[in-house]
Amino acid sequence: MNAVTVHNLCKKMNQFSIQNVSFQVPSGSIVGLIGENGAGKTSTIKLLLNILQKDDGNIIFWEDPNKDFIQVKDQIATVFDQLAFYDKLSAEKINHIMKHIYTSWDSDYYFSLLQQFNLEKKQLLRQFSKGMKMKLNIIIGLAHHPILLILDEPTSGLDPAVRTEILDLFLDYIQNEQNSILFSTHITSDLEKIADYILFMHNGKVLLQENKDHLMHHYGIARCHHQQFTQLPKELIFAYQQKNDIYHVVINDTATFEEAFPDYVLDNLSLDELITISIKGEILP
Ligand SMILES: Nc1ncnc2c1ncn2[C@@H]1O[C@H](COP(=O)(O)OP(=O)(O)OP(=O)(O)O)[C@@H](O)[C@H]1O
Repeated sequence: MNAVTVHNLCKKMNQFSIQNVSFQVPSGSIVGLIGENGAGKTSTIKLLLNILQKDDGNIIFWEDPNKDFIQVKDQIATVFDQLAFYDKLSAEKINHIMKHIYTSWDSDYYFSLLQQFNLEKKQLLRQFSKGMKMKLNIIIGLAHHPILLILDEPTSGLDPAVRTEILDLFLDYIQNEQNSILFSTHITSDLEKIADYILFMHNGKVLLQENKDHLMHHYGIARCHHQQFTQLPKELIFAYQQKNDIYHVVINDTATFEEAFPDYVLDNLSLDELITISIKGEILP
């Protein structure tokens, strides 16, 4: 079952466009959305959430094409990087507001999460640090028991300890194998830790959606000189970048590569290098 199925999503926005974007968020999984600044990650999220109107394509939730966003929105929590509450409120006051908004709002769960994350319910939001605000943002998202969590850069600007707490919360959340998460981030190490799938966007298009373990085990980076590079079959190359005399080549089938080219230097893939080589270099069709 897919929590979200996106097929050929298109949106023209002045100079920029989302072009035939297709991907899935399988139930029980974490999908990490990566790509450079301006790749179209936030725009894609806004299209999913009906904040932006699509020009074309399909967005299907829980494989039911008859359900539009209005019918599923209570089952979805969205978290952007800003808290949408007046800063003279406390977490306790937010509970009063939210229980009138969501019939499924669970005050007990909300207060237990506040306690788990050491957030003081009577403290005013303006006295919260950035990390505390983001934790609260995510807790507010979770307290009505959504089955899909969509987050735009939830861990940006947070210290490693807070990030780890949030990533652990995400892992707990998907334990029931029905809940799902789609989140965009520039912190690829977070995705290397917890993502099940990587969705890589560039210039408004999806370059790659792949199981993370498959990427980590079957993709790699070969380093070679021009003459060696010319011997590589195109079907083994995802992208390459030439820097000085060295070609840095993203290989998409390391087992076949190592068998055919045992003398070449082959490093493990890092998501940062995948992004850099693809964006600064050439992507093969
Ligand atoms: N409302 C809008 N109208 C027109 N263009 C927009 C609008 N919102 C964003 N854009 C443009 O769309 C492009 C993609 O922006 P978007 O915010 O989706 O990228 P992103 O991948 O989330 O980037 P970042 O990592 O910097 O947050 C940018 O060129 C941006 O200027």
